[in-house]
Amino acid sequence: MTVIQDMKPADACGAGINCCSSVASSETSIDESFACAKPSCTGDVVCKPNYCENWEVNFDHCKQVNIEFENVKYTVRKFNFQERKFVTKEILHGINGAFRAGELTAIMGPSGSGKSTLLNVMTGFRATGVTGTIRVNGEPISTNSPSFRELSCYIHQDDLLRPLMSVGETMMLAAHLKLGFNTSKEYKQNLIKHILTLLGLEHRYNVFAAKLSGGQKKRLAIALELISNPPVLFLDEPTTGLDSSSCSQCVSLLKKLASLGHTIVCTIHQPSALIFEMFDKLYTVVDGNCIYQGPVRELIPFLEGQDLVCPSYHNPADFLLEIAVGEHDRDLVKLVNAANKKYHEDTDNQQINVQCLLSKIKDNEACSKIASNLKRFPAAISKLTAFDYVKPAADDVSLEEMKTLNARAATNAMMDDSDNEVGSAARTKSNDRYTAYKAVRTEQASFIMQYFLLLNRIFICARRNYFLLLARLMSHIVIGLIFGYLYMNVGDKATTVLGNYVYLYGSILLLVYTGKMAVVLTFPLEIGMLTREHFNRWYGLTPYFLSLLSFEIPFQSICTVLYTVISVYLTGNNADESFRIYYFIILAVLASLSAQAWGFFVGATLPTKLAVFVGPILAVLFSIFGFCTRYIDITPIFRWMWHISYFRAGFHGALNAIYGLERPFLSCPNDTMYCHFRSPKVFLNYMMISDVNMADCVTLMVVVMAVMHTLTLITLWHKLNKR
Ligand SMILES: Nc1ncnc2c1ncn2[C@@H]1O[C@H](COP(=O)(O)OP(=O)(O)OP(=O)(O)O)[C@@H](O)[C@H]1O
Repeated sequence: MTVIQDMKPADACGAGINCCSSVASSETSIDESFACAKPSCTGDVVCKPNYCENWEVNFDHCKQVNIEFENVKYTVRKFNFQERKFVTKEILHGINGAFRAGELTAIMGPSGSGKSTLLNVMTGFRATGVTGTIRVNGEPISTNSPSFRELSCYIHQDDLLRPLMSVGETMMLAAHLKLGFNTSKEYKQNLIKHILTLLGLEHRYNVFAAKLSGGQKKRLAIALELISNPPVLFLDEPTTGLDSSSCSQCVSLLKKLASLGHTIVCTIHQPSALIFEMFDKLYTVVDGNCIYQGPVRELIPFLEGQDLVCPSYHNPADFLLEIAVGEHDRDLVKLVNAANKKYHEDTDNQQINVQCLLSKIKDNEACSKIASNLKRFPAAISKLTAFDYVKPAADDVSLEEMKTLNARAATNAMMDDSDNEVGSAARTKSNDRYTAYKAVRTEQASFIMQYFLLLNRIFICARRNYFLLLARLMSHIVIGLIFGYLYMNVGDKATTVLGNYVYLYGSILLLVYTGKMAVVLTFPLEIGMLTREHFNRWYGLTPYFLSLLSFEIPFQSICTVLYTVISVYLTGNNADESFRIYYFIILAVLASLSAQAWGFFVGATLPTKLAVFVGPILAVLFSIFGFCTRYIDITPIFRWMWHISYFRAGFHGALNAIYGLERPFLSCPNDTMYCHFRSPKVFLNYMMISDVNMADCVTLMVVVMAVMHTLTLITLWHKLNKR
């Protein structure tokens, strides 16, 4: 018999003698389990990569996490424009409850009752305005804390996936990010295969996410999070938008995961009777209060106890929702009180159980007597029956560990059959194995690897969605040709200086627009995905942002260079000294990149609808400084804008590059008596820009870029961490 020692590796699982189906998994014999604890493997980093061929067993290890919450309230504070003051609104009104390991819990309730809010609060997605106590395995914890974030993941309703990445690629990227590079690729491939098989997605390995069905997308979203094997999974409406067969597939998958020991909590809308019965527990929210929590099978007796009799052949879920919306003349306060009473009774019962275990009573009959009084709680009785098997290791078991003992783990202990010696050896080996596994799965990719992985993802997506990039490139080429032909050969003549002036202004304006608008529009779309992935600890914000810049900056620079080279050649600005062209290109690139930095900031700060017109307005605003506007003509209160205008710096720098820097006389037609701008200096004096300092222009644009990118990073950080 495998005694408690065999369960002990579960304290490697983190919650004392509780363990998932790990060692004593019903799918794997104990011998098979130990077969992967190779003698050479001591759990150190070196042995991790090829650590275990029988790695599925490792995957099935998970920390057993029971979450309890008490008197949880959530209040939002909003400015009311009608009342012209801040008003507070309490959405959750001091609810209690528990989500347990190995159980699939559904949060149900009518629309607007507070289901998503409860999920947001429990995941830590909302933390401001939350009061009450949340305990994990008996320990009070802040859901916002890194230790809680490590334990759980939150799968949102809208599965945001990269449409042009295949299932396999998406999974491998997540595996690289979450498991780091100390884990071998082979290990990751096996793990991915295992998870995809578990989720019924193995046959979609090479299919792009865009081509998956709604149900498959949801399953992929779950699969991605399973790579780090989080003990707790929160899912917001995983069945919404699915047909009945996909819906049932999705819930049975969640049930399967729960059976592996995960704590699974999801919100759900009006499930069919069949799906409703698949859940272990139910948590019903109405107007921010709980009107029922407990096993699904106890719902009908509970309601009957409240004089609410479910008609025969009626779906209990529908009946419950009818009660919730007030169709059955229910007394909400009475229901809330009854639900609270039931919750406390259940909790008291569990405490009696734990007390019984803690007392380490030699005489098992004493416990059995208590158990016999707890007829309503068969799970509790099974714990007590397992007492014998717990006893041998009781000295090693801490109070907290004992508290988290649950029926499932105890039953597992009973199922094993080995004597203490074998159990002890098993424990040692399994501990090694779990330690190694834990080390593998908790080690994330380093900062630099996160950066390269994310950059690679951008390249893959860009390559497959080349049309957008091609359009950006082509538009620069085509407009370069159009501008070039419009202002053909204006660059080297004194009589066409004003034409060239307009060409230079138009060029900077174009490059500022293209630089800014390309990111103003696309960046807000990225933020949703960034929020999800960052919240689930895939990567840090800085490597993400750097990878984005590493793609966007060179690409925009290439576009700018293409435009300038074509148009400069056609306008004849390349006639004399070539160094002027290089200066012009550098200034044009910097102006475009400064605008791009502004675009990132506007896109990160404002919602898309607002960003699309604020972006151009800002571009126009800054573009007028320096164009036919002399510094002395600017109203003093706006002069600061002249100083900070990157557009002005780019434009003046470009003019200076073309007409300044001691440019020789321009050519004049022979028959012209008077040639006003023969000397380029005359023109620069006329425009009052003869004192332009190239270094100042370059510095201003570089500073604008640095400041705006820093502000974007701060804004994003604030958005990601404002909860
Ligand atoms: N940030 C907020 N500010 C103001 N009210 C809010 C906020 N968040 C939620 N609410 C309100 O709280 C109530 C509960 O919202 P919640 O989204 O949790 O409901 P739900 O049960 O998930 O609804 P549904 O099933 O329709 O998604 C709603 O009345 C909603 O308007």
